[in-house]
Amino acid sequence: MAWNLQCLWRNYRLAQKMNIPIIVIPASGDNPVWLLVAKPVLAVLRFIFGDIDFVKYSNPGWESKAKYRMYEELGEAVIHVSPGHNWLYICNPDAINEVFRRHKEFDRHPELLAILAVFGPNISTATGADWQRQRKITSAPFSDSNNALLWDVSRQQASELVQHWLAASEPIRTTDEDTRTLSLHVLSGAGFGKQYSFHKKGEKAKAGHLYNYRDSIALVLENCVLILVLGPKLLGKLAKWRIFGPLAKIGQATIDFKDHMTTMLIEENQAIAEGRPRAATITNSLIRASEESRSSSKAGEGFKGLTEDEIYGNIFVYNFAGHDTTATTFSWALYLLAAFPDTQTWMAEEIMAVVGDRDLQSLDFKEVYPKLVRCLAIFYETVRLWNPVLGICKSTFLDPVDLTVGEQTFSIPPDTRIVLSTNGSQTLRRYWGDDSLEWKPRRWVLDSGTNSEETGEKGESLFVPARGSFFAWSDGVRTCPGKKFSQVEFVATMVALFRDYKVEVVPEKGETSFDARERVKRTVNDNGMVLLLQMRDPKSVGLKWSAR
Ligand code: HEM
Repeated sequence: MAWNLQCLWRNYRLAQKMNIPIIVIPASGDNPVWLLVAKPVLAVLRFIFGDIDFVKYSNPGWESKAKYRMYEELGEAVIHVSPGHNWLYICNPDAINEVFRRHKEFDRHPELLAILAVFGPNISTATGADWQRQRKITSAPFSDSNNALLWDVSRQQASELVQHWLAASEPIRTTDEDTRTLSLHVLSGAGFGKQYSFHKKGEKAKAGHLYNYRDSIALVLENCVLILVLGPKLLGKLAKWRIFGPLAKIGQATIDFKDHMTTMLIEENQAIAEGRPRAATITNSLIRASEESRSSSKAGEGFKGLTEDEIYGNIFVYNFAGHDTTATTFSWALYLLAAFPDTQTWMAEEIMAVVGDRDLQSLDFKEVYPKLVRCLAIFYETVRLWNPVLGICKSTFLDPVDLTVGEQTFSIPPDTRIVLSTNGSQTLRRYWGDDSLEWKPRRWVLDSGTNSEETGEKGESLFVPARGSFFAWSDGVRTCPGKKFSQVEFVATMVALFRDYKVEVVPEKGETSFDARERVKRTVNDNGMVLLLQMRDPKSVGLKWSAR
């Protein structure tokens, strides 16, 4: 206790020197013990003191509720002082650009995501030259040439999903789970060369395994927090003991997942040795690119490929980073579209104009994708207001670093965590207007006022916001390598769902349709932090799909 107070005082003194608004909080946001006990402790503190800053800004996930408010009230740079670290929150687009630009001075601190190294070091846990090497190799598969396959897999998965929903006799309360299945299958199919139908009829588990690739990665991702905390080694040991019930199953899934990765590695290495061409999946590309960089690097040049552990680590982290982010954003978007039927119709009009009655299977990705501006606007507007990643974390390291925010320049002490606030910047009223907190996808669409003479399609394009006022996929060198992947997946899904079908909210007993839609708006705004931001109670909303 005395030690904590001493650290708090030391951090407070450091923050004071920066001469910017200070908020004292009881624990650092990256303290795992705090994450476990925050809820009950804050309930007691709130009961005693009310919703004072000390309580309000300690609540994990507070950013998504506060949006621009803390910054408009106090200023566009605010420091949160805790006994662990000091956290400098920035919500000034120019300063944010500066931080992205000076990426050597402001990098992600390896401590922040070290926990993600469960299956091996990877792009998320690396910094400096190590990160550069991994980034170069792992982002290669995200080229445009793979997007046609991605488009097709997404369309196929979404078509199966909507048939599943149409067949339901009860209101659908599993939208969040179903979008997770969709996102998992798209990632497995387009990214890892493993195709599954929505109804999970995949290959049987191989001898000696309990789970096939799909089921093992699904269990690993669903139980990520546990695996990250306990580690796959300990869980793997529990797998032998049935008395550990679900823990034993999760342990077995981690063993099976690692085995599947090893099999992929062996198969790909064999194909390379025999000169056989293979599909450009993420895994295959990782292994090939790694092999090529390794063999082409000259003596004394340093290692250019990926180690075996880094291959495992990256297969896991690309699954991790690409799964929940996409799945949760998709479910927010679907609930919102159900609550805003006019926006749904607006998007469906575009899909009809671009796709018409054509068979969805025969669509040419390159021809249709760039024209589906409204579909993409729905995605942008959803991640503007609901981003599963709460902010972009950077850090200073051994030296103090100067930064200018607005009119003020200050020196940031060493080892200070810096959060570039997506929630704040993406709702700042001077950039986004007085309706910045409202979900209005139309704000993203610019109308040239002309319709194409040839096709009659509308001449619409996507609004490009001021740099630093929108960075839902981050920006600068560490920008999300899966940005286009998620966008293509989203647009293909919208086409397959909304060309022929529509979704509505099912009112509960005694509720009007209007009340039901208002309830959905409250549900999408009631979010909490697990590893990422997600809705607390999506199952309270029933949806119904029918023909358009
Ligand atoms: C709605 C969809 C998505 C959103 C909003 C999103 C957002 C982000 C953000 C904000 C970051 C930076 C995190 C940070 O610096 O702390 C990031 C990084 C990353 N994302 Fe995404 N992402 C999405 C989908 C995907 C997909 C589909 C993949 C892969 C298939 C992916 C792979 C990654 C990876 C590997 C990183 C780490 C990059 C690095 O450190 O260099 N993401 N993403």
